[in-house]
Order: sequence, then structure tokens, then C-alpha cells
Amino acid sequence: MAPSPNTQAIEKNRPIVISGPSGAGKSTILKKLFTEFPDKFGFSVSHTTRSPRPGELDGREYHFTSPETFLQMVSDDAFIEHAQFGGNRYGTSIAAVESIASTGRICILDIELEGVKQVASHKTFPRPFFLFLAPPSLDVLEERLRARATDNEDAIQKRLAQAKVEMDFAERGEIHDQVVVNEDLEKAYNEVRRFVEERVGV
Ligand SMILES: Nc1ncnc2c1ncn2[C@@H]1O[C@H](COP(=O)(O)OP(=O)(O)OP(=O)(O)O)[C@@H](O)[C@H]1O
Repeated sequence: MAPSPNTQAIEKNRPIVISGPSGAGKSTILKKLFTEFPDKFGFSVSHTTRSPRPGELDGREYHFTSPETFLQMVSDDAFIEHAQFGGNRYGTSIAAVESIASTGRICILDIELEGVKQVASHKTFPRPFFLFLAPPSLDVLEERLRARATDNEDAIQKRLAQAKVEMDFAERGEIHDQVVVNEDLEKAYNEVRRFVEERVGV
């Protein structure tokens, strides 16, 4: 398949994939990065088969897509990663990443482990940079999830079990270029910023 001009944009502005257990601090650190560099980064708009909620706009929160179109896009390899949650499908399209890269911004992708594996083995998508954000330990992660107070007990236990799987995987270094441990927030933020600076400049 011939690369489209915008795949060249992705090659020039290679995306950064940040992954790590729920509660590791990805949103907290990305918020700091976007605040410090407001014009440098962007989030892509994902596709979903779920219905829009009140106030959500097609093309802003998500590209709202029929199941048929979604499956067609899957067979066309149009997604860099896709998954099913709660009966709905979600995916990140190459085109959505291109639309960030072609404005000269670096697309930041916050995706979970299965998605990371799909991105890393995609046939045509240029390899992004992979950063893993880890909590100092599962005990600290548990404390933070409880302090965040957004999950019930069952959800916390599921997140902790999944966190162990993700941390074991990242330690093997099969995909991730670097692991940053988020113990002290400022220190972790500076490490993430250095990782980004070294790869894409800021
Ligand atoms: N270094 C830190 N020390 C103490 N608390 C922290 C630190 N970093 C983040 N937190 C807190 O931990 C909680 C989880 O962080 P956050 O919501 O950013 O995680 P996340 O990785 O984005 O999770 P999710 O994947 O579920 O969205 C938040 O309440 C946040 O304020």
C-alpha cells in the first residue's frame, strides 16, 4: 500500500503512546504536559459504536459510527487499535492520528495494554514511541485508587489484577521504550518530559 502524504506527517511527528495501569497517574501527568506546552500536543478523536450522550458532538468527543462501518474499517486496517467494552466498540483510526500530525502537533495516545500490542504490530502504522507509567507498587496503587474514590470495591480489585498483568508485561521490555515510576509526581513528570523532549523535541 502506497503511503499517503499524511502517513508522512505521522512519520515526521511520531506519536507518543502512554500506557500504564489505571490509577498510575497518566491523566495527571498528561495534564501537566499539555499545560506546559499548550500548542505542542493533541489527542486524537476515537471512533465508537455507542450512541452519543447529551452534549456530545460527532467528531469532537468521538466519531460516532455504525457497527457495519466500524467492522468495515477493521477489515480495511483503518484502526491502529480497537477493542470492545460493555457491548460497544472503540477504536483509534490512522486518519484521526494523521489529522493531529498534519497540523504539526504530536499525537498523544493513552491506551491500554491490548491496544499497545495492536499498535506495535500494525502493518502500516509507523512505530510510535512507547512510554509506560508505573505506580511505585501495587499497594501504593491501591491507596491511590481508593483516594481517587471513583471506583467501587469490585472495580478496584479488577484494576489491581489488571495492573499486575500490565506491570509484568512492561518489565519484560518487549514493546516499551521506557518505564517511568510515578512515586514523586514532580520527578515522574520531569522524566516523562525528558522522554518526550529527547524523542520529539518540545
Ligand atoms: N505521584 C503521585 N503521588 C500521589 N498521588 C498521585 C500521584 N500521581 C497521581 N496521583 C493521584 O492518583 C490518582 C490516579 O491518577 P490518574 O487519575 O491521573 O491515573 P490514570 O493513570 O490516568 O488512571 P485511568 O487510567 O483510570 O484514567 C489521582 O487521584 C491522582 O491525583
